[in-house]
Amino acid sequence: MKYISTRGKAPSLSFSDVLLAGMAEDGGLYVPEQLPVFSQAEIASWSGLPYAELAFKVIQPFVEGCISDADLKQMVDETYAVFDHSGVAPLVQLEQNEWILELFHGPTLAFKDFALQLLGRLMDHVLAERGERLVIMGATSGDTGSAAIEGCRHSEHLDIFIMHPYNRVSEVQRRQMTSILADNVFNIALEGNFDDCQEMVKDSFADQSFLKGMKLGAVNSINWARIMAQIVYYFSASLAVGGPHRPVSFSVPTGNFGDIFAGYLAKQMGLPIEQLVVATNRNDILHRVISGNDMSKGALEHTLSPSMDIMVSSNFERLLFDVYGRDGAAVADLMQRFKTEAVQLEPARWDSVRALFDSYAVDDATTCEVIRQVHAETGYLLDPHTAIGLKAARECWKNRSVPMITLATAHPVKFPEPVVKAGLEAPQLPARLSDLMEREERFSVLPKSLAEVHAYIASHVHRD
Ligand SMILES: Cc1ncc(COP(=O)(O)O)c(C=O)c1O
Ligand SMILES: N[C@@H](CCOP(=O)(O)O)C(=O)O
Repeated sequence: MKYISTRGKAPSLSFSDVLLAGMAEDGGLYVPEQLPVFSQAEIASWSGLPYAELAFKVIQPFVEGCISDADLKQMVDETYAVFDHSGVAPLVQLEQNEWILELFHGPTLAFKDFALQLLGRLMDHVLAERGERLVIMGATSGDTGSAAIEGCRHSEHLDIFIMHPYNRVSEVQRRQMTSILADNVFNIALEGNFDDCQEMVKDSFADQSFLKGMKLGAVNSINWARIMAQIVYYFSASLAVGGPHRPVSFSVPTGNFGDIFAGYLAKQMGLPIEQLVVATNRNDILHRVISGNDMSKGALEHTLSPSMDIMVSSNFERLLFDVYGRDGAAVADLMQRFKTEAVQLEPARWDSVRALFDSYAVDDATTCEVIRQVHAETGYLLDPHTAIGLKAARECWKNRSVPMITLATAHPVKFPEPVVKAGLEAPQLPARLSDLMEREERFSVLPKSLAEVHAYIASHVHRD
């Protein structure tokens, strides 16, 4: 399979090259030239497969020609064997036709593990084959960072530099990252917000001279492999509630638009999905663009769902590429203008977007109220991001005979503040993290300066 850039000017690449390249050299994001489409009969035949086997079926067409079936099988088996739940991505029923898809049973307790524990293995495999090293730069609002560090910390082929916004992630999230003291792991607390971190990563791809000949790679969802691995759980959830014979709907707490974009792709690949609901916190640009064609940034606010404190949602560009008929020049123009001004989509393109997605924005007080109410009614404890997803699901759900599945993107233990604000007791850390609060931490606080971040990386990176 070949991959092309959303801005139309970079060369098309193989899966392995896209995996290591991270971003396209024209500033765009890679997408498959053509998506694999599965028949209903084929999807139905996967019913009852263990998660790792299903992952193999869904991922194999994307990596064909680059990763052998035997290697892929081994990597997916190893990836999902470290999850704490035998079902890997279990469903919990709250009400009739209302489900929670628990995506937090991986090593770092957030949905990011589904892709990042595989991504680390895939990168290591390709780098070992090629005898190359890679320098990873990542931006995190708290969850990508720890999952990426966990996925890469044992690699002999890469150094990983993760930037988080200083004092804007939860203490559990920060400690999950900064207490990993491996030689190839570097944590930077940036004096800025998540968008600043993400912009620095993207700008670094445009000019890699600070690395003096070494190559830069990505662990954020700008890397296609992230999205690819996240498609799988849409299939597993659908099959678990009677799909593909029965359509299902999904509500997805959204920030960088990666997770919901994976759901959109699952639909394009043949999975019957009735509704895709985009759920945001007060940083609601995605809700504003879907509901009112208002793609304007506004100030980024710190909320009780910090992982979604994102205004520049990287993967929306991948969607725009499709709704603009895969016209790279039009997308490049739109994204260029969006850097400095509020933009509107052409009316017909906006119609396509709102035909594909419903959306809803939730504030902090409502988030806490949903956590409190659901716990009182069912005994189930939601994390704040999931609470936003559930609230949006309930507001946007059009046909109650179609199951609505809300993605539970993180374990509530990562975010005690909203749980306590909801009048509940903060949950206990699970056994594998029970000593987290006593562990030694290591991180560097840096100003919001690309030159200083580059100088830090250049002076810490391991060269051959
Ligand atoms: C817990 C949690 N929920 C939801 C999201 C949003 O996911 P996405 O960025 O893929 O939209 C993130 C991170 O972005 C997250 O960490
Ligand atoms: N919420 C994320 C932000 C980065 O998103 P990504 O999916 O592009 O890696 C985080 O927790 O870091």
